[in-house]
Amino acid sequence: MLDAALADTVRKFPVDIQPFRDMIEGMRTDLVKSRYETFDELYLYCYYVAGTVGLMSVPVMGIAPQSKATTESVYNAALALGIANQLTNILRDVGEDARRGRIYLPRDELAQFGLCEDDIFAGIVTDKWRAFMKDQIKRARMFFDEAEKGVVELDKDSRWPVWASLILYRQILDSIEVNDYDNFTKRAYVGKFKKLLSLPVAYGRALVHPSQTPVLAKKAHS
Ligand SMILES: CC(C)=CCC/C(C)=C/CC/C(C)=C/CC/C(C)=C/COP(=O)(O)OP(=O)(O)O
Repeated sequence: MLDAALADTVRKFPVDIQPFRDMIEGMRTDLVKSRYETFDELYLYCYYVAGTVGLMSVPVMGIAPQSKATTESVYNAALALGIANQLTNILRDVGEDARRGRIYLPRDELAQFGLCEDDIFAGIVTDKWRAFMKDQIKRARMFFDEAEKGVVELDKDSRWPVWASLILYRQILDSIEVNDYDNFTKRAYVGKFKKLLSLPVAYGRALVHPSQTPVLAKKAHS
């Protein structure tokens, strides 16, 4: 059934095979790897399992005909949204992942804040942990900011759902802050009311089309 849907999509849209290969590679890696030394390593994992989804989505969602942005810049934004979502997921699930013996956080950055993997398994919110989390949240927000630049360039019908998902997912980061960075025992989530409120906000943003915004990046040939 899933294969039929995928085959149909591939027939209708010019999707590249590479992100699919990369995603499988990421899943394979995840079976054997449960620690990350640096952010570069973690970024690669995020690319494999989520950035790839962003890249796969662009040909299906379509770029607005009036967009003057380069194709590359739109793909970069889509990649950034995948990374932002996955980083958010990781920050939300620190406790849950630790209970499965996994730490999706850069070991060198933990060390910079005087933390090690035992602190993750102990799961106690300290000032060191808060400072570390503030830094991680700041970086995840930067990826959301990067992604925002591309949403406006998408086809009219795709903008609303993408804005909605971006706004909703980014609010999970706010919720981690509201929980005073306790992502060991509390699951950060966005309440029903906030979710509903995000829809008209997203709709409003989706009305803005490419020609109304500064050009993301000039086309090489224009
Ligand atoms: C911004 C532009 C130009 C286009 C949009 C491109 C898109 C749709 C990007 C989003 C890509 C996306 C939805 C990535 C998935 C990220 C994610 C949170 C994956 C994790 O999912 P699960 O693994 O099911 O979550 P759990 O770990 O909670 O089970």
